[in-house]
Amino acid sequence: MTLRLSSVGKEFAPGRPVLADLDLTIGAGEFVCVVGASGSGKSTLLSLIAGLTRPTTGRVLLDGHEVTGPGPERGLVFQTSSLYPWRSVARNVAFGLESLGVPRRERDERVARLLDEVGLGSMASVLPGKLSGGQQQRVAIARALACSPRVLLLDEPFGALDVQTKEDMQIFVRQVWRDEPTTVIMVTHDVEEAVFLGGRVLVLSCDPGRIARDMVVDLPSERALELKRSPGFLALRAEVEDLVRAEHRAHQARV
Ligand SMILES: Nc1ncnc2c1ncn2[C@@H]1O[C@H](COP(=O)(O)OP(=O)(O)OP(=O)(O)O)[C@@H](O)[C@H]1O
Repeated sequence: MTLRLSSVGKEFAPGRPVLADLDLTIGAGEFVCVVGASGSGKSTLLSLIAGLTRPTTGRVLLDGHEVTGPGPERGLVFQTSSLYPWRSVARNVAFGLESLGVPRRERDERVARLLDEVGLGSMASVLPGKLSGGQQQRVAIARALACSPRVLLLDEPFGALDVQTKEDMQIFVRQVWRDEPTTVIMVTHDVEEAVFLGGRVLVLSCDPGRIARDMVVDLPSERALELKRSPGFLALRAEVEDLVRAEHRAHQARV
């Protein structure tokens, strides 16, 4: 899977570009985090890749095919749980497979395997309202993984969680990425999270959003929480924070 954005720009109102001149290639199996100040267009970028909105200029290509709408090869998880409250945990995870007409037995097996993978095998028949925020996000990730997406798109998936749960989820999502054959693209405003999870971090500038920096995270691929205290991690985190701050200040100075 190769995702390519070629000269992509996005305007919601004429003459007011939110994103401009985005040229970007993401290869199979990458874990890419996108950071930037509030309003820099991070979620818009993810929506373009998801096919929820179309670029004003340029093209988004997945393996050479233009993205013109959502598709099962791209799984999406938002910040707040978008689970169907009336469906059990298992039936939430099964939703995409049902839509694709996957036979019952195969569907049930896949759902059971995914629920085990996210540590919620015993919660299959429970309604989402009975779960904690972290558990709900695990179900949302399992649901997004159900159709074996080639790209998993995460939009601030842990933004609403407390610090402890968030760290558990960070470890969890790295495991998912290691175990599933999927590329991950994750938007976050949390620089520490981006450096901890990503193999690559994109920093967006503001107004319009462009790629200000495309950085390789040169840290061991085994990411344990202690890494967050290592000098290499702290230096990289500071560098990204400085960049985000500089882009934000430059934007403030222009308005
Ligand atoms: N559907 C829309 N219609 C009009 N304007 C929009 C729409 N979606 C986003 N925008 C505008 O585009 C800009 C970028 O928004 P976006 O949500 O992509 O930024 P972001 O970097 O994800 O912000 P945050 O970190 O605050 O979530 C904002 O000015 C926002 O108001």
